Amino acid sequence: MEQVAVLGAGSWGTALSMVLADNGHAVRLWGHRPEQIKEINTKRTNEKYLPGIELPELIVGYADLCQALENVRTVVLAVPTKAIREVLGNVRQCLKEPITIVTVSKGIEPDTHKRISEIIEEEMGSLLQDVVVLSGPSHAEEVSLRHPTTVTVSSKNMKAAERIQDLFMNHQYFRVYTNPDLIGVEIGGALKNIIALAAGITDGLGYGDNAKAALITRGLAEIARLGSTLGANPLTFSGLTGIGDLIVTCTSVHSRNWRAGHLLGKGKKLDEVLDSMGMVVEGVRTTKAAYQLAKKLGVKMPITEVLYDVLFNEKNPKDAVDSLMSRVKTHEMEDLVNILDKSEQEK
Ligand SMILES: NC(=O)C1=CN([C@@H]2O[C@H](COP(=O)(O)OP(=O)(O)OC[C@H]3O[C@@H](n4cnc5c(N)ncnc54)[C@H](OP(=O)(O)O)[C@@H]3O)[C@@H](O)[C@H]2O)C=CC1
Ligand SMILES: O=C(CO)COP(=O)(O)O
Repeated sequence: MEQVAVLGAGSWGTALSMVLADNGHAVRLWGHRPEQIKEINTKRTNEKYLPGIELPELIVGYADLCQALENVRTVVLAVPTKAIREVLGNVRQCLKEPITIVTVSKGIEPDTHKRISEIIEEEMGSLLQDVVVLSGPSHAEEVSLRHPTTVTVSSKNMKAAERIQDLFMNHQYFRVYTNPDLIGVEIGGALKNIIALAAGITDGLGYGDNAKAALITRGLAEIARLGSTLGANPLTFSGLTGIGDLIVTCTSVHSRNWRAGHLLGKGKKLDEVLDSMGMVVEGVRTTKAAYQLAKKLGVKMPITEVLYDVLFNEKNPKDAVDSLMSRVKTHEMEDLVNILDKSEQEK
């Protein structure tokens, strides 16, 4: 059994700590709010993030980052993407030996367009042993109830990914797969939040299941288009970290991205929506990053583009849907057709 540090005492960090504790590992759950850490250690609850859930004894809360990291070789990083560089800057100050970081956050950084594993490599330098990504359709609320859940781990070093697969695998309720396509796994997990915001918007506007099915399938097409341009294996998007995570995030009331979109569809302004959530809505930041990246690479991402206008240019959500519907007609498999046309011409 291993001593593992989990950084970030929000919904996902706490739920994953429970999985590790159920597997017999001693978990040091670090959070930056001392009163919350006190609650974890004295009441065995984290009421703001997982109301009504009792935390196993093997989870111990830490308010001191260096203490939490002492003699630990595996660190789960579970803070919102915008906090990652700051937290890693502090982690570096505590370490003497390199560590393996398991990243569970979903996003791409605006302006640099870096994936989370790339940010971690950049920030940690020689203090990084390996970085492993854990992603998939997994709401913290359901994991904390020990409901059956499947996720995927990926890494440049698949031996490290397999070690993390073993660490988290729980044969009762948490099944962990491996996939060597690091880019595809990270891009699918990040970009599905954009589509979940859009699905919330169409639900908020009062549209039905047809609109949602359209968003999920056409959303998957544009995620795969950007992902494969970045070097991902297109097949990854038909797996847990692609269509799997799209389904769970676009159709569940647990999703903060769906909920934020729903409020936008009902006519609320972005600022008031984000203020009312009390938890991270990663899709907003990722929409900006994906929009910039698609423009830079010349990749067509119509849903991302109209969502960008809703979020950052005050486009009316109903007009956004109308503009998607009124685009020029095209072939459903246009990317495939273009590839086939090109190879015909080359013969
Ligand atoms: N929730 C879920 O079901 C899943 C979430 N994820 C991903 O996991 C990541 C974390 O999400 P989640 O746990 O849900 O988010 P939450 O909003 O539930 O929690 C975020 C936690 O991070 C803390 N935090 C924020 N900024 C800092 C900082 N600068 N330093 C230290 N701690 C900080 C927050 O503290 P405070 O309380 O002070 O705000 C809070 O404890 C996201 O990228 C998300 O996409 C992935 C899969 C499932
Ligand atoms: O990533 C998630 C489920 O797989 C959680 O989604 P939200 O951040 O939208 O709640």
